[in-house]
Amino acid sequence: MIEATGLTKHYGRTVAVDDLSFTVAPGRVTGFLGPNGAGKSTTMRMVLGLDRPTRGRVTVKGQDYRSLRHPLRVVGALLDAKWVHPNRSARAHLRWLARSNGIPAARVDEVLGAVGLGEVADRRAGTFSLGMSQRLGIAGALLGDPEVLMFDEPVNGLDPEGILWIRQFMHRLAAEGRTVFVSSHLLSEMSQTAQDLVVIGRGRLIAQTSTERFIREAAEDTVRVRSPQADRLRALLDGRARAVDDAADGALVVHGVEAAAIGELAASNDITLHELSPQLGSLEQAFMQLTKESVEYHAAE
Ligand SMILES: Nc1ncnc2c1ncn2[C@@H]1O[C@H](COP(=O)(O)OP(=O)(O)OP(=O)(O)O)[C@@H](O)[C@H]1O
Repeated sequence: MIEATGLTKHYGRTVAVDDLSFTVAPGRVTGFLGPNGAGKSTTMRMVLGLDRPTRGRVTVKGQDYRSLRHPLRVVGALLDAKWVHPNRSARAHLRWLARSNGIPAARVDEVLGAVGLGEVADRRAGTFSLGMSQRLGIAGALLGDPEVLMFDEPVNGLDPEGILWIRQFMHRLAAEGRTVFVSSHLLSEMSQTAQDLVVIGRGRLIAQTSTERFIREAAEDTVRVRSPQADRLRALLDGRARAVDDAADGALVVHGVEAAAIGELAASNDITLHELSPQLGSLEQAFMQLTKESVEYHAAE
């Protein structure tokens, strides 16, 4: 469990995090979303005691990070996959981390196996691809078998296979009862990875809810229609639909009329339909809708 209460961070006159309160529950993957500069990394650094809050506090399992005797055993984090010394092997790097936290060396091979790096354990970390570096970072986070895990943009720059691996790995960690808190810009990826969301903009909380509810409440459902008589259909829909947009492939995207009603309207006017498909709102739409103000504010600065 991670708990932030009134968490605030000022850098000079910049308010990076502003009176932020949220909780991250165990047994679930919680996504941490926000536009660029929203304060996600700053918040994560405060959870790890790398930055001091100007006001408020954040605790991990009820304790300040700085008061933990063996922090790696309570919370594991991947903030920057490239901070490993390039001349050290993966195994040497993890042994060094383990030693500094009183973790038995035998655990190193366990975590290397868990992330699929067993066979390259003795290769210099500097030769690793980004995907391998991310896996090594995750191995480091797992060393102390912590209950709480935090990942800052773990899938940035990864290929689809790497992204899928990370998604499945996070689900597994949550299924083991751990608290998994993960920030990302990749919204469609996040909608498949996270069960819960903490959404921030300009350092403030915008929403804390389940991913499913966030999309349902903030994004609008639409209907895609393709017809060889699209112009006639559009004329009939004008006045009934809230809006009718054009998709790039020539389909109409209808807002505010159910698919069944569009089908009946077409049938009673002898209009042929080649496609009639309800589109569920996406996390992208919901996110854009809810963070619009904070992005506009930034653009105007
Ligand atoms: N060490 C620092 N000194 C001064 N300002 C900082 C510092 N770290 C962050 N900021 C500012 O605080 C705000 C929040 O930054 P932060 O990196 O936490 O956002 P973010 O949501 O992680 O952004 P991104 O998604 O772009 O990584 C930004 O305006 C940033 O410029």
